Amino acid sequence: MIESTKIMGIILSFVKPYRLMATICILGAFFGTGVDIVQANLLKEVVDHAIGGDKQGFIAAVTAIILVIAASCLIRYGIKYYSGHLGIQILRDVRSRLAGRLGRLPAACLENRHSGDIITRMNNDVGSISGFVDRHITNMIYLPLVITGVAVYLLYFNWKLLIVSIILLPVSMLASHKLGRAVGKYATELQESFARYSAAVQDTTGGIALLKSYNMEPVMFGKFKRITEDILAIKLKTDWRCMYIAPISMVVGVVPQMSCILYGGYLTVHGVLTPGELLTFIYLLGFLIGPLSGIPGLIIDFKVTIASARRVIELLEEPEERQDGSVFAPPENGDTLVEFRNVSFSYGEGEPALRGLNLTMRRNRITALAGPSGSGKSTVAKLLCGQYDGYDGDIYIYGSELHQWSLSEARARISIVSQDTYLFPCSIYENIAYGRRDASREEVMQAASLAGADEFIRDLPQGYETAVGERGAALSGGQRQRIAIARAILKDAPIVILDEPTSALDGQSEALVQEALERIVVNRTVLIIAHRLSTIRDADEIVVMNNGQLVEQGGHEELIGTDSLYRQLYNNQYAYCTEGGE
Ligand SMILES: Nc1ncnc2c1ncn2[C@@H]1O[C@H](COP(=O)(O)OP(=O)(O)OP(=O)(O)O)[C@@H](O)[C@H]1O
Repeated sequence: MIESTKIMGIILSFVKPYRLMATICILGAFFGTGVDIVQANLLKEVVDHAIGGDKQGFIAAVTAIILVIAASCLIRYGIKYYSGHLGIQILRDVRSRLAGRLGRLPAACLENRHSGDIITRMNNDVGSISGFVDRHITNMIYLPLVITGVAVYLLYFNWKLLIVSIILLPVSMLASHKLGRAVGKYATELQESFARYSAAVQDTTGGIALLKSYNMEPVMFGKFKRITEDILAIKLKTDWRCMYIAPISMVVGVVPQMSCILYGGYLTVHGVLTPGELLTFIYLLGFLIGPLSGIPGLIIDFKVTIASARRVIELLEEPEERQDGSVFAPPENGDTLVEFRNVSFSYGEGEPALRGLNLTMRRNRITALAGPSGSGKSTVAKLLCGQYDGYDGDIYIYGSELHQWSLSEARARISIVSQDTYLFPCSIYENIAYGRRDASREEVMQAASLAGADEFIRDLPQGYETAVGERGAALSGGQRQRIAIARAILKDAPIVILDEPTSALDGQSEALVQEALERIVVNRTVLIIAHRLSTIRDADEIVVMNNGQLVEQGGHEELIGTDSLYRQLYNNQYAYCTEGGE
């Protein structure tokens, strides 16, 4: 777990770029404290001149006090103005650092977290820090200075009266600290429950059709109920502790005033203090007690914020994807563009997904990967795209090992069209244009045309400006795939990975998408991940994988003519199709 001091250090590192603003706030707080003390002393003058019947002295003291109050207002306004700005700038920086970091996290890191958790961290947790900064950034600078300044002055003024006045403070502070610790723990649990809640909302909205078809609504409702019950229980535990804040604040606020009046009155009667001095003392004690009585609440708020900041910082501290590396040109001689040499890889503690895999992709040829489910086909594509780093062996692109490549440059040379196409919730035009940011409108339309998508797009009421909805929900599966193919055509990368984009489509859509795919593979080096073997009969080379290893290799006719795993898989699928599977 990240230490609270480290968290504070990180929060302060966000303040560093705004040193000037922070210095103005601190200086303002410093002068503000001085002005408050001067004001209290003038009050003493006013009272003592009034009691002594010194009219001129009285008027001078009142005039001075009005000027000092004006100066105090001005200083407070300045502190609030600059600290408010400081808070907003810090928030903006935390948010943009998080957003930037999200884009640079390895896919593996995001795959292992529910998106609901990330959304909660970016919304609720950043919001919680923002609330704290809004409410307390001025106080964090101003209050410690006021408390110290006034306490030192009162000690000098009459140390006995000060000690009698604040004798109970340490007890209530200790109680607040203990309460704050418990509340901080519950704050983490609460944010985690909110993350589970967001995840459940996402699962429900994303999988609503599936939930309905399996009559799973009651199960989902039960899950929501459990999470909301958890939230309620944690809230109750937190509130139960927060209830003690009011009496503690009262002890901190009222008892010192009473003690001061009683003991101060005694000292005044015995001539140790003048009435003006007692009034000044009581007035200044207010500056000490006011902030102190807010401290129990501040401690609780601080603990809650630290819990949120810890979750935000956890995300900020996730190791980024590497940004180094070079770009390499395709080899002039030889026709091997991609090569896996003795590559082994495990996702985690479990069994390896690849075991010493050797694979060669030749220039402008189609290589197909076949094999039983779970044999490691998609893992090959993920490693080639640099989604995972910790593999053994070597992956060469254009003759240079992937670790030497700049990841973004390597990815720029690879287009991928997969079964579960992701479309962004924007227009069709924008979705295709993601393929190449500098593409002209004509190029976007030409890509759509080559992908066999232009016709259906023009038939839509808003044509290319049609919004596709979340994950392309407003389009059919075949339409989504053709937009994804248009995007890949526009990217015009020399290496193309097709993670069998037709496997989830019906016959008619499949024919249209297949036609589009035939255009994308021309003059490109292609890797097809085959789930249905009928689609790879024409591949130049078929690599059969089993249990993460290459077990067979050759053309379709060659493999089908021997007693191979390929023939077994092919026959199984063929039997399934002819016996009524399709
Ligand atoms: N993100 C992941 N985390 C942990 N294990 C994974 C992950 N992705 C895949 N695996 C495991 O790695 C192995 C290979 O999976 P992979 O997806 O590469 O197989 P595949 O041949 O493409 O399967 P299919 O044909 O069913 O898509 C499987 O045992 C799978 O459970």
